Amino acid sequence: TLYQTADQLFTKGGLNLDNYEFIIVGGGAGGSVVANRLTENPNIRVLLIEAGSSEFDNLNIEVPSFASRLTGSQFDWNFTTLPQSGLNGRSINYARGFVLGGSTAINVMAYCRGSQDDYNRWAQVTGDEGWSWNSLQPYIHKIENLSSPADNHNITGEINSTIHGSGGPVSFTLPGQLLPTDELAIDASNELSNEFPFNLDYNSGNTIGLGWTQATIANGRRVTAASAYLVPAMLRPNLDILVNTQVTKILQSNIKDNLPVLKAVQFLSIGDKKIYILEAKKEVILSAGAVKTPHLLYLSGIGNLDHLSSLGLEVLVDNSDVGQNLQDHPLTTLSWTVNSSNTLDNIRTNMTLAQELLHKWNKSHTGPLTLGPGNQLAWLRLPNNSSILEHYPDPSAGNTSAHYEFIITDSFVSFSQSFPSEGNFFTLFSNLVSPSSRGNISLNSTDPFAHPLIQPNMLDTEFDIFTMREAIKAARRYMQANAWSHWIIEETSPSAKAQTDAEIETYIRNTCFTVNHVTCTVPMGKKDIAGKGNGALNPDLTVKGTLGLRVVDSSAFPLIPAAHTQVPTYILAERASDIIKNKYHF
Ligand SMILES: Cc1cc2nc3c(=O)[nH]c(=O)nc-3n(C[C@H](O)[C@H](O)[C@H](O)COP(=O)(O)OP(=O)(O)OC[C@H]3O[C@@H](n4cnc5c(N)ncnc54)[C@H](O)[C@@H]3O)c2cc1C
Repeated sequence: TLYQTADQLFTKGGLNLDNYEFIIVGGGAGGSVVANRLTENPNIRVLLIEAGSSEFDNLNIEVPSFASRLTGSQFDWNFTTLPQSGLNGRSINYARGFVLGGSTAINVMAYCRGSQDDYNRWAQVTGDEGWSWNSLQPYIHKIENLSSPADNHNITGEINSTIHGSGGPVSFTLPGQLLPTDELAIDASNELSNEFPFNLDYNSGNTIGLGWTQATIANGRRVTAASAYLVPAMLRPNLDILVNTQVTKILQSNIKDNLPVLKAVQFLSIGDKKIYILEAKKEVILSAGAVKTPHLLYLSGIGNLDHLSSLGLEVLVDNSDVGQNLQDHPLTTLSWTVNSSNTLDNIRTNMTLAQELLHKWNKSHTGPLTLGPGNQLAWLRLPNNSSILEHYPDPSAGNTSAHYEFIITDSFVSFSQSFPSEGNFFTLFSNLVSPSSRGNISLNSTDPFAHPLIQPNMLDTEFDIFTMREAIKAARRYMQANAWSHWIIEETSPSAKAQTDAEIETYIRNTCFTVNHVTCTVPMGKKDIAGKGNGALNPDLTVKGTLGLRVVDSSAFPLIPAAHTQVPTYILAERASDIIKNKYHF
C-alpha cells in the first residue's frame, strides 16, 4: 500500500505497524531492489520510507529526452557543493533524486555494468569473493530485460545479445532513433581503430572501445527503480511505502553483545508537525544514497568521534570512514559547429518542431524524444607509456576499466555556457571515470533538514587534471578522422582557444561539472576490521560496530566503477537482498 503521509500510515496501518521485519530508508536504486526482493516472501513485512513524492510517472520523468529538465526541479534535492579549489573556486549543483526511484528518476539513463576489473577489485578490498565479476554474474543477469528500441530497428552489430538477460525487472535498450552522426562515429572508430577501437558491447566485462549506448529506456519511456522494482511489488499486502516522509535519525533500541542495536527509525512527513518512531523486528536498511546515508549515520551518532563531538552529537560508534572516501566522475565538453541543419539542436530552437515531436511521443512513444544519453559511448585508457603512470599509481581497476569516457552527442551541450538560440552543433563529453581525488560529506548543523556539507574535491590530484587534459586531446584526435570531415566545421569557443597544456587546464577548471556519480561515502571493507581506512561497512553491508543496521546503496561501493553508477547499484542491491534472505533463512 502507498501512503502519502505518516499520519495516514498510522491511522490506516492499524496494528500491523509493529510487525515490519525490515524498514528501508530511501526508494532509489538500492532501496527499491531490496523492497521488491524481500517482499517476494509473503511472510516478510517491509516498510519503505521515501522523502520525495510518488510522482515518478510525471511527463518530464517519463520522456527520456526531457532528462535535463529534472535537475533543479521539484524531483531534485538541489544540493550544492562547497567551493572547489580544483574548479577555480566554483561551487557546483549536485543533483540527487527526490522522488520514488531516487536518482534513477532524474538521471540520464546510461546502462553500464562496469568492468570485470572493477568488481574483482571490490572482491579484493573487501576480502569477499562474492563481489567478484564471476560471482556476481547471476545478479547481473537477473536484473536485465533487453528490449527492442523504440523504432524497432535491427540491433545486430550494436550489442552482443547473448551476454544479456531477459525477463528481469530493468528493461533497457539501444537508441530508439538513429541519427546522421551514428554512422560517422562508428566509421571514425574503424578508421582510428588503434586508439578508438569498436567494442560491440561495453557491458561484456571489458569496457574498452567505442560502442552503441545501452540505456534504461523501454517502449520509448524511461525505466526507473520505481517502475522496475516498486510498481510490480506495490500490490503485495506485505509491502507498505510511505512517501513525502523524511527519516531524521536511526535510534538505538537496545544493546546486545556490547553493541548498540539500531532498529528504530524516527521520521517526519512534509507539512506534518509530528515526529513518529517505528521499530523493525529484524533490520533497518539505509538506502538514502551517497549524500544522505552518511548524513543519517552522523545524525544517529555513527561517524568520526571528533567530528560528532564538535557538533554536540552523542557518539554511539566511532567510525572514521563514514562520510569519507567520496568519489565522483568530473566531466567537461567540447562542441563543434556542423555542416548540417539536421541535429537535435532543432528541438531546442524550434518550438513548432518540439510540439510536433511531443505529440508524436504522446501518440506512439517514438521519435527523437525517446533518446537518452548520446547514441555512442567510448571507454578509453591512457597509453601504457603515459608519463603520468611513471610516477603516479594508476587509479583504474585494471586493463578492462577506462580512465576516461566520451559521450557522443548530436547537439550543443554545456554545463558552463548558455545554449545558443540558433545553429547546429556536435558535442563530445570527456568524463574522468577512474579519478584519484577523494572527497567527503560532513555536517555543520545537527538539523536533519539542513543540507550536509559536500566536498567532492574535484580535480584535486595531478593524475585527475592530467587525464582530463589528455582526454581533451584525444577527443580532438578522434574528431580529426576523415569520417567527420564533411560534418564538422570548427570547434567552438571558448575551448577552441585552449591549445597549450596550461590553456586546456584553465578551460577544464573553468568548465568542469559532475557526471552526478557521487558514491563510496560509506564504503565496505574487510570483515570486522575496525579503524580508519578499513571501511565503514562489513562486506555483507552491515554497519561496523552496530547490530540491526545495514547500508544498501551506492555509498557502500569501496571504489567507484569506471561506469555510470545506477547498474552497479542495482547489482549491489540484488546481491545484498540474497545476503539478507540467507541470513534470516527466507
Ligand atoms: C542528474 C543525474 C544523472 C545521472 N546519470 C546517470 C546515468 O546516465 N547512468 C547511470 O548509470 N547513473 C546515472 N546517475 C547516477 C545514478 O542514478 C545513481 O548512482 C543511483 O541512482 C544511486 O542509487 P542510490 O540508491 O545510491 O541513491 P538514489 O537513487 O539517489 O536513492 C536515494 C533515495 O533515498 C531518498 N532519501 C534520501 N534521504 C532520505 C531520508 N532521510 N528519508 C527518506 N528517504 C531519503 C532519496 O529521496 C532517494 O529517493 C545519474 C544521477 C543523476 C543525479
